[in-house]
Amino acid sequence: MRIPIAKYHGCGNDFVLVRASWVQDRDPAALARMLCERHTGIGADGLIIVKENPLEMIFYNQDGSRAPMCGNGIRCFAAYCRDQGIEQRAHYAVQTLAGIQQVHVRTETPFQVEIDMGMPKEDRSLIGIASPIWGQKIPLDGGVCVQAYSLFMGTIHTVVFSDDPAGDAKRIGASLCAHPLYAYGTNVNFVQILDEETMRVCTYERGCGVTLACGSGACASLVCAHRLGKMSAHATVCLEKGTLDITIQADGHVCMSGPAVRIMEGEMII
Ligand SMILES: N[C@@H](CCC[C@H](N)C(=O)O)C(=O)O
Repeated sequence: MRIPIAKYHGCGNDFVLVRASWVQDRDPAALARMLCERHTGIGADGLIIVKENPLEMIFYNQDGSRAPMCGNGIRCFAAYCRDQGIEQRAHYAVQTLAGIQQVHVRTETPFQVEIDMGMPKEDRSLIGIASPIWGQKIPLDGGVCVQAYSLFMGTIHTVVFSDDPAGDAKRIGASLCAHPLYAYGTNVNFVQILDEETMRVCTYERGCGVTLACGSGACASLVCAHRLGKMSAHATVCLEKGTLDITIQADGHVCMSGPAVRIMEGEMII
């Protein structure tokens, strides 16, 4: 059996994309684990299933868990839809588990797209926490204690300010991601503020581990830093393989603009 697939990345966050018609009655979680495996599969942080009429992005992490939204993923979804002739308009809507997202293609070559990521949310039921976590000190293994801020920005995010985001993501990302305070786990963003319009973010992702970039995490990081008066409402977020331009609009919507790059197209032999 051969399945047509494509691989894209957004600032180093990489995805395998497949049309929903090829998934049919296969278990999508098992397919995600198989395709995303870096030695015996294609290798990716997540699997994106592209559904048409209406357009829908169905997202699975590398470990087969489902996530409601993926900021870098939806830019890759938009690039795939353009490359495959599925959608050529500059503005359109995409259904996700986190609701309808608005896509605005800015430039075709290089492919740059803006996503209206909607409003950040504080509902405890969405974040999977019993009481608000906003500046709370959370003790972790090894006597480490972090000050954490949690919110829902398309998916569950926690922000920790750090002088060594890459090192902290490796050292303590996993234990905070799986901390019992979070019923569904949390993505953890380690944020270093460089100036009031520039920040560096390294993310330990739920269902995947440390990734080179996390789009919704970059948005959550700016929301948090802005609310705390540390950053302005607009920032360049520096990630391992690129930058994202993020703006918190006057109506509270968070808009993320950035690249999506096609790496390959081919067939996966199953
Ligand atoms: N990399 C993504 C987020 C992917 C989902 C996340 N791991 C989760 O389980 O919530 C992004 O760019 O937003």
